[in-house]
Parts: sequence; structure tokens; C-alpha cells
Amino acid sequence: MDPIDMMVTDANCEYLGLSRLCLMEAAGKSLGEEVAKIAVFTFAKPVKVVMFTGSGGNGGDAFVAARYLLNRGYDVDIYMLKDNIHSNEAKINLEILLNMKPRLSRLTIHYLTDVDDFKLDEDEDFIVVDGILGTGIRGNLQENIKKAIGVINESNGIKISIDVPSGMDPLTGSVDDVAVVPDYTISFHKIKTGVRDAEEELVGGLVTADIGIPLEAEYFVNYGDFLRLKNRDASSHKGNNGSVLIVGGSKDYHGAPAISGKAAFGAGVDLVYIATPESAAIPVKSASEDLIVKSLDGDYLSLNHLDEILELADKVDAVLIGPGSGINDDTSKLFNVLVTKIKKPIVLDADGLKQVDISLIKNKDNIVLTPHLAEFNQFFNSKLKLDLDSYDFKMVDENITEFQLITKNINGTVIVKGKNDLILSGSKFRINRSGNAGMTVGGTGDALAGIVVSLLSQDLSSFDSACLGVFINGLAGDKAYEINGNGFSASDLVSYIGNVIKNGLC
Ligand SMILES: NC(=O)C1=CN([C@@H]2O[C@H](COP(=O)(O)OP(=O)(O)OC[C@H]3O[C@@H](n4cnc5c(N)ncnc54)[C@H](O)[C@@H]3O)[C@@H](O)[C@H]2O)[C@H](O)CC1
Ligand SMILES: [K+]
Repeated sequence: MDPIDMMVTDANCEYLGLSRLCLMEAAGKSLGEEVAKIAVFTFAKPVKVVMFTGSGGNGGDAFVAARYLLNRGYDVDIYMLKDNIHSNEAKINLEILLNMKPRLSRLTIHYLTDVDDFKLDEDEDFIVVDGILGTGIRGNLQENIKKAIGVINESNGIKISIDVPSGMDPLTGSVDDVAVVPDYTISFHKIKTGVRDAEEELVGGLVTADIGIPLEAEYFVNYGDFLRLKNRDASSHKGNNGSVLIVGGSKDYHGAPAISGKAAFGAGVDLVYIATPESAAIPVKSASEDLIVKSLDGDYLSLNHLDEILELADKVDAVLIGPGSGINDDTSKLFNVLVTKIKKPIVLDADGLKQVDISLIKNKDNIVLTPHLAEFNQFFNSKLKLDLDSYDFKMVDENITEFQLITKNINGTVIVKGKNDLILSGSKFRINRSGNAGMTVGGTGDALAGIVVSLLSQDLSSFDSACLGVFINGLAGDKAYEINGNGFSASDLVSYIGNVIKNGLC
């Protein structure tokens, strides 16, 4: 599992009511059990356990494990490399150990903020637990931590790394400087990709410990997914945070591309270009002075506009095709060429979907389709029902499998919009539960398409853009409902997008 997926899942547990403190308790308990198993297997008796801890959750797991090991009769010596603990849950668990005074357990706690001249007492059999750094490692290792890693590696004890060997990149398995070389690595919930991909000698024997994270925490999109949004570089300039092109609009519809464009801004993009026929251009321009509108000859989009559109597509990071284009042969011809010529990430929405031949997008992986159920069935030539509102796991499982069987025929991502939205890509799927019945109002699909293309332009993958996009759209709809009841419009929803993202990031 990617470290970012793990962090998102951890955070999403909280929104099911499963706190990080509970997760750390489960992780520490499993760790204690595994350490005890290794001790009995290696030494046939309890031995001293020496723990090195850092300032994050990794150290917190060690603090919890200490309690379980003490209860099993082990001596535990903790060497804290940092006295300023950053993780709240680690702080709580350290407090518990510090509150054990007068101390009846065989526990010692030392602050080791200077590792120079430090030597482990190696007179007896012992186990060293590495709780310095896990998935939260960032940048270069601090000197003290490097030295501690050296002490661990030179010791004669059995070395056990918590979650990830400290110093190793949890995503790639690479070691830039130094890392603990453990005899065992004990990962929680799922093994991290870096540990999985690293050479066996660098990670030792692998144990994956269950810490009670339910499937739903992994599969429901929730506030933890906001962690996928990249922190903006304070010195970035115009265009660095994404630019999009929206190809849509017609004599009959000008609101749709404007709503998508405004939604894209709400979701953080820097620049929005709209390529639209001249009969829609003036109303689109007057809908927002922020949109850069390219007026194309005539009342409808057609192949005559191909070169102008491709030129614009070259300038941007992602392209949305479809909103308000209407359906006619000329537009259809254009769209079928665009999806093959444009190599950038694409969102194909409503009228776009209705006019593009599935065979042309089959192999494209950076495309997001955003159909509601009827559009889905038309596009894939199927007759499915979306039925995810049930406690009956068999029904839910069968329903998802039916959709997967069909969407596996293409490489892209599909959002099936419904009360609970289903997002599918290959064998992956997620479910979004935000949103409300007020969102049946016209234009909320255009808003969704705008949010998704905005996220694509900001470097999120197609699947992540689709999942987070549908969640944000639902949250903005929920905010609009809170203020206006069912009397909100898609424009009202769009006006809350920035706000729900800002609050979601907190
Ligand atoms: N579901 C789970 O898998 C759970 C895992 N848990 C454990 O928590 C860690 C992740 O915790 P986190 O606080 O995010 O990060 P770390 O403990 O890895 O450390 C971050 C800590 O260290 C400082 N830091 C970061 N980089 C460096 C550096 N290069 N040099 C020095 N110091 C650095 C940073 O400031 C942070 O304070 C996970 O691996 C599991 O072990 C949970 O306990 C339960 C659920
Ligand atoms: K570690």
C-alpha cells in the first residue's frame, strides 16, 4: 500500500468513529505480541527489549508495545531521540508511561538527544525495536537520528523495525543516506510499497499485523482524501497550480461550460480557457470575467474548430470535453477526433459521453467519465441498476462486481453518479457518500466535471481526482442544502466549493 493511501485510510477511520488513538493501541498491541513471538522463537524466553523512538506515530507504537511487553514479563528500556513529540497519540501514550510512578514495572525511559558516546549494554540477549521513523519520514535525516541508526545496526541484538526500517523511503524502498537494517519489519494493516519492493536483506522477515481497520475506511471517500492535495509552493506563479481547457457550449446551452469553469476555479486551478461557439461565447464571458473564452465560428462545435482547440489543449494541463455542447453529427465528429489527439488528461462529461465511441477511449488511462446511471448504460450498452444503499453486504458486493465487469473493458476511471456514487478504475473502486437529493437540480454534473478537471490539472491521478472530486461536489451540495434547503442551484453549489475544500484541509 502506498504511504499516502495508508495516511488517507488512517484519517478516514476517524470519520467512521475509529480514532487514531484506537489504531495506535491496536498497532502497539500487535507489535508487542510479535516481539514476544520473536523473543520466544529466538531465545526461548523473555529478554530485554530496547526501544529507540522518534517524535511521530512510529515512536507512539513503541510506547504502546512497551505496556504489553512489560505485562508479559519483559524488561523494557526506551531511548527517546526526540523530547518534543509531534504526534498527539504518541504524546498520550508516553504520558501513560511517565505517569507510572512509583514505578512497579521493569521500565526505564531515557532522553537521548545526544547519541555521541552512547553504548548499549550488550552483556545479555536482547531485542532492539526501531521506532524512530515510519511513513512520516521527510527530507534528510537529522544527525542524531543517523547516529542512532548506526548504533542499532552495530548492535548484536535482534533488530525489529516498526512499519518501515527507519531511513528507508516508504514509497520506493530507496535509502538516500542510512537506514536500519532489521531482522524483521512489522507493518500495520498493509505492507507499505517501499518495504514490499526493497531487497529482502534490507527489510528482513516481513510480518503484517492487523490493526482492525475495516474495509469501509479504505473504500469510502472521506475527509482524509484531502491529504492528496499537494501543499502549494509559496513562491509558485500563475499557471503553476494548473490550467484547464473546457470544450463545450452551443447555441442552446451556455450555462454548462460556465458552471464547469467556475467550479474548476473553486477547486483551485489557476487558469480556465473555454472553447465555445460564438453564439455561446458572449453569455459565457458575461457569466464570469475570470474565464478566458475562445469564441469559435458558428452555433455548434465542429471539426472546423479542431486546430484552434488542439492549440489551446497544448497550453493546458487537462481538458474537459462536453458540457453544454448539445448533440449533433458535427460536434460528434470533433469529439471523436479530440479524444484520440489529446494526450493530456481528459474528463468526458454528459454530451461528450453521448457522442464518443467507446473503442476510441478504451486504452486511454488518463480519462475520467462522469455518467449518471442512464448515461452509463447507454455508453457501455448495459442495463445495470446502481444499488448501494443497503446493509446487505452480498447485494452491495454483487452490485459492485457487475459494474466492475463492465468498466474493466476500458483503462480509464468511471464515476457512476447516484445517491452513493461509485468510482471505478480497473480492479479499484471507491464509494462516495457526500451529497443530497437537492443535487438533482440541473448543472451539478457540470460542476463535478469542472472540479475533476481542476484536480487533474493539479497533478492528482485520474482515480484520485475522480474520488476527491465527487466528494467535494457532494460536500458543496451539502453546504448549499444547509443554507438554502432544496432551493439551491448549481451556481449556489459552485460558490461553496472553495470553502468546503478550505475546511476539509483543516
Ligand atoms: N495504519 C497504520 O499503519 C498506523 C500507523 N501508525 C504508525 O504511525 C506511523 C506514522 O506516524 P507519523 O507521525 O506520521 O510519522 P513518523 O512516526 O514516521 O515520524 C514523523 C516524525 O518524525 C519527524 N521526521 C520526519 N522526517 C524526519 C527526518 N528526516 N529526520 C528527523 N526527523 C524526521 C517528523 O517531524 C515527525 O514528527 C506509521 O509509520 C506507524 O508506525 C499509527 O500508530 C497507527 C496506525
Ligand atoms: K521504524
